[in-house]
Amino acid sequence: MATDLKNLSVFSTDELPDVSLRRFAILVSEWNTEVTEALFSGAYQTLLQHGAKAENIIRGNVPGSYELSLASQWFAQRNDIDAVIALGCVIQGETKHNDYINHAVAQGLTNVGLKTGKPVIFGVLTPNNQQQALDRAGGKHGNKGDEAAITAIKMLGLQQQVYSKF
Ligand SMILES: Nc1c(NC[C@H](O)[C@H](O)[C@H](O)CO)[nH]c(=O)[nH]c1=O
Ligand SMILES: CC(=O)[C@@H](O)COP(=O)(O)O
Repeated sequence: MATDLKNLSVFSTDELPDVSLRRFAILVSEWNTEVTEALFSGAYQTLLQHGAKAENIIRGNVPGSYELSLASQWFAQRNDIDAVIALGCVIQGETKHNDYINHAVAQGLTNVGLKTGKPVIFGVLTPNNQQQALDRAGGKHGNKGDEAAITAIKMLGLQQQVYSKF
């Protein structure tokens, strides 16, 4: 199963960059808060464990995952933010509403990253049911919040490499 092939919740920390001076925004959807709070905790603690400072991490709450794109743009456009981590959980319902949200937020977050040139990390779970969500928010499949934090750190390292002088 694809899930078994790649799980960033297990990762090497050998080559992570120094992020002690980097500033992060973590945006959290208020839908499915049992899941999104677990994602936030994972992302926040992972940032701290890998050198980020608590005073350099700002949290913002959004009504739902669909609002993550605009909120991410607001934060990413700030000069005092280096990376944005967007966390949400969109559980499939009876209609196709989840599909529209998921596609909108995935494209929206991508657009913000491309527009601002800053890492905007897609930390939105798109499960079929609550159990699949819990499994990926600190359960048997790890914590996508941890993975989102590591991804942000890695992207800042790559950005530094790209823009540093040879
Ligand atoms: N059903 C879920 C939603 N729905 C709300 C939307 O995200 C949005 O806030 C609304 O359509 C108004 O613009 N959001 C989630 O994050 N998770 C869901 O399961
Ligand atoms: C995934 C959602 O948007 C949630 O409101 C459930 O949607 P549905 O109306 O398809 O059951």
